Amino acid sequence: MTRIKCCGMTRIKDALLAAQLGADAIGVVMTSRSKRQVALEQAKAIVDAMPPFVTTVALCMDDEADFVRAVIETVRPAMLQFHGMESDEWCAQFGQPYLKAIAMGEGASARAQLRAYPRAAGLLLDGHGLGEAGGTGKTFDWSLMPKDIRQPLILAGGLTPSNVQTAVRTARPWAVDVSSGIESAPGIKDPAKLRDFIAAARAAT
Ligand SMILES: O=C(O)c1ccccc1NCC(=O)[C@H](O)[C@H](O)COP(=O)(O)O
Repeated sequence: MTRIKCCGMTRIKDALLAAQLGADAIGVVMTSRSKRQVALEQAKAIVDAMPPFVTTVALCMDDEADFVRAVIETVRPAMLQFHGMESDEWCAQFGQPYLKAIAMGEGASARAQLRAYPRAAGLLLDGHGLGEAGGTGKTFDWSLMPKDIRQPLILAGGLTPSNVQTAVRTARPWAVDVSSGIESAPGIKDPAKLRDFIAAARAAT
């Protein structure tokens, strides 16, 4: 069964719908590099609204350590996710479980990066290029999904209700992550797309 993370939540009602439809995890984007950035108190409200067994993830990207500490203290997410050029040691300093995004897009040195985060709880392989923000809607060649990495791999980048089943069949990920593919505008989730995405990802074999 493919697990599902719905990212870029800015509204409680969208995150609650994702949870009701069966999402395993939701993400809130904390970094100012994002058009989906939520303030600390709004992120806390979204995280606090989640029922048990839905994993809450807070995303940062090359942010100051003090900012990440403020996210941990105020938002209290179950996990962190780092999207920038942070090292394994830097990500691990907070003593929290974390996911590391790996840029699989053009120009990205993905093979080396995949082995550079031994302390990450999972690796999120995304379609954007090295140094670029996430949430771009860009896919990558799913046949490049590695088979020899010990950590759970999360497939991200340009997934939609229409392509998620092919993506799962090709890449065989631990989980899928979606943001723009379930939106009507940045940070505004579309209920029909959300429903269709979760149903399609659940049915993928
Ligand atoms: O979503 C953002 O705006 C964002 C900005 C900066 C760093 C990370 C960001 N999002 C990360 C995610 O986890 C997205 O869900 C992932 O990149 C997939 O996005 P999409 O291609 O839109 O499905």
